[in-house]
Amino acid sequence: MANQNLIPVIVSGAAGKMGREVVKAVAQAPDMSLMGAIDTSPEHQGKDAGELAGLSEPLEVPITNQLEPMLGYVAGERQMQPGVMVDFTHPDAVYDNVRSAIAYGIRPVVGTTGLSPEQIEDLASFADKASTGCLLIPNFSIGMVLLQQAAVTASQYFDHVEIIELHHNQKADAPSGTAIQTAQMLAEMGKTFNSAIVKETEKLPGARGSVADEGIRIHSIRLPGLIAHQEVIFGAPGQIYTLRHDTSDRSAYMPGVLLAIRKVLQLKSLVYGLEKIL
Ligand SMILES: NC(=O)C1=CN([C@@H]2O[C@H](COP(=O)(O)OP(=O)(O)OC[C@H]3O[C@@H](n4cnc5c(N)ncnc54)[C@H](OP(=O)(O)O)[C@@H]3O)[C@@H](O)[C@H]2O)C=CC1
Ligand SMILES: O=C(O)C1=N[C@H](C(=O)O)C[C@H](O)C1
Repeated sequence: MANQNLIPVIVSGAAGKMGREVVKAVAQAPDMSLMGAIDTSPEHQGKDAGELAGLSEPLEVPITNQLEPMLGYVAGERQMQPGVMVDFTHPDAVYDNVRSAIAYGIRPVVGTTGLSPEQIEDLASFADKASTGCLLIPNFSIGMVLLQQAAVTASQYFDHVEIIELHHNQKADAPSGTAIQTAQMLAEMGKTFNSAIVKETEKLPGARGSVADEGIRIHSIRLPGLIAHQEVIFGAPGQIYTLRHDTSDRSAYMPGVLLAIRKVLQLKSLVYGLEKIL
């Protein structure tokens, strides 16, 4: 029987690396109920989401690729709190998934990166019109929020900065959503970084990385053996200041994901970044 104190949660991308962690975290959260586990991968259809996530007992929630019927089912569940969809899928899929969720009044909590600025703007206006909360969080780890805060502070004193992000080689998008967000935060300080003092020639295209807002350079490394890592390196005559964050296990993201599921219910529009809900 439905429990009106529980938050009904749909996990989209439930068979993926992040989706499995989220299934486990939601199943163990006392105030949440896993209602649906969506994934398009053919080999996982019909499998129990809990068993796939490594839980000892089945959750009796099968993996299915039927997002819209699931959104409709949860939207119609009047005995519970409003529903939340957590999305960890693919840059090509996330925009449509979020539009669909908002159309059903289901609040999206989005970890998937790779949305374009235009897509984010469009989703913000769609959420606004529907008065529906939506959270876009490029990085759910508290350590990254602290790194970004330290980087913003340092950027007041340093005029030269480059970002290196390092990820596993199954990652679809580059640069990472976190690196883009970090560069945006530094760019908002209102100055131009990295004024060139010589004319540079790239003998191999891309050797100097990509140039984000206000001259900030981002370099992307992809290797098996990595999970998710980022360095922000500031330079000035005679000194280097390096900030680094390393993720060694995807469980690092789960406190942030659970917080976002709870917080999104209090919102009426789209909010971007974990730091805004801490
Ligand atoms: N915000 C954050 O803190 C973090 C964000 N991420 C981001 O999350 C996303 C997922 O990462 P990760 O778990 O490593 O990726 P995975 O490839 O391991 O998992 C994604 C899963 O989603 C499935 N999928 C693809 N399209 C759809 C769709 N339309 N509907 C439902 N399921 C779909 C995939 O199936 P198939 O394999 O068959 O395509 C796969 O099973 C990435 O964008 C990544 O950058 C990752 C870590 C932390
Ligand atoms: O793909 C990943 O793994 C990650 N993606 C996010 C990003 O693009 O910033 C967050 C974290 O870096 C892990």
